[in-house]
Amino acid sequence: MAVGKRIFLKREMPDLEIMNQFKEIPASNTADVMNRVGAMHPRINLMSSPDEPIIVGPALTVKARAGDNLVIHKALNMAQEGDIIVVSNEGDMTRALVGEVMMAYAQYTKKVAGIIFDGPIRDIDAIQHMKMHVYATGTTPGGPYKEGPGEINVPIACGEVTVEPGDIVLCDPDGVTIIPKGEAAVVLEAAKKFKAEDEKKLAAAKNETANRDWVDKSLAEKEFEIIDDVYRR
Ligand SMILES: O=C([O-])CC(=O)C(=O)O
Ligand SMILES: [Mg+2]
Repeated sequence: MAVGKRIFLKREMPDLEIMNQFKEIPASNTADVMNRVGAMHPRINLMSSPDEPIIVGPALTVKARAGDNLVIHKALNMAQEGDIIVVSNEGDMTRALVGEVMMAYAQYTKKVAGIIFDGPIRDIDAIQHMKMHVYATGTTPGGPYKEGPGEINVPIACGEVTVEPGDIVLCDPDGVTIIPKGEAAVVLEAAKKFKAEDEKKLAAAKNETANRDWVDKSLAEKEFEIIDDVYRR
C-alpha cells in the first residue's frame, strides 16, 4: 500500500444512539470523566457562529501534508451529512487550509456538521458568520498547496489528541473533545453522572450553600503550610 497516500473509503462508525446522547453534555464534562484527557489544545478555536452550541458527529479523519489541501478536497467529496471532518496538518501555521468556497460547499452541499483544522483558514469575513461549526488555529491570507501526499480515514493527531476514523467528536464553544468509539458507552454513563453533580455544585455556588471544606482537607493531605502572617523577604 502507498503509505502516505492511502484513502480509505470506509470507516467503523460509532453507535449512533450512544453518540447522539453526548449532545446533552458539555465537552468539558465529557473530557473530565476521561481523566481530563481527550480535549484538544486551545489553539483550536471556534471561528464560525453556530446556532446550536453543542454538536456531535463521527470523525472523518484527514491527514493533510503541511499547508496542503488536496486530500481535504477529497474528504469534502466523500463526506456524509452530519460528519465532522478532523484535519491534522503537521503543525503548519503558515498556510490557510481552506476558505469560504470550500466551507460553503461543506455546509450547503454536503451538510457536514463541523470541521476542525489543526492549522489556519482564510476568508474569515464570511466564515465567521457561517452556521456550521468551523474550528481552526487562526487566519492567514496565505493559501494552500494542492499537491499531496496525505491520507483519509487513518488515525491522526489533531490538537495533541489521537483521533481514529469514526471516533465521536464533541464540539462546543469551549472547544473539541474526542471520545474513542469503543469506550463511548462507559464514558457516556460517567459523563451523565458528572453533569448531574456539576449542576448541583452550580446551584450551591449560586444559592450560597457551597461546601468548600474539601480545599483545606486536600491542602492538609498534601502537607501545605498555612501561615498566619504577612510575606517578608
Ligand atoms: O484556495 C483554496 O483552496 C481555499 C480557499 O480560499 C477557499 O476555499 O475559498
Ligand atoms: Mg477563498
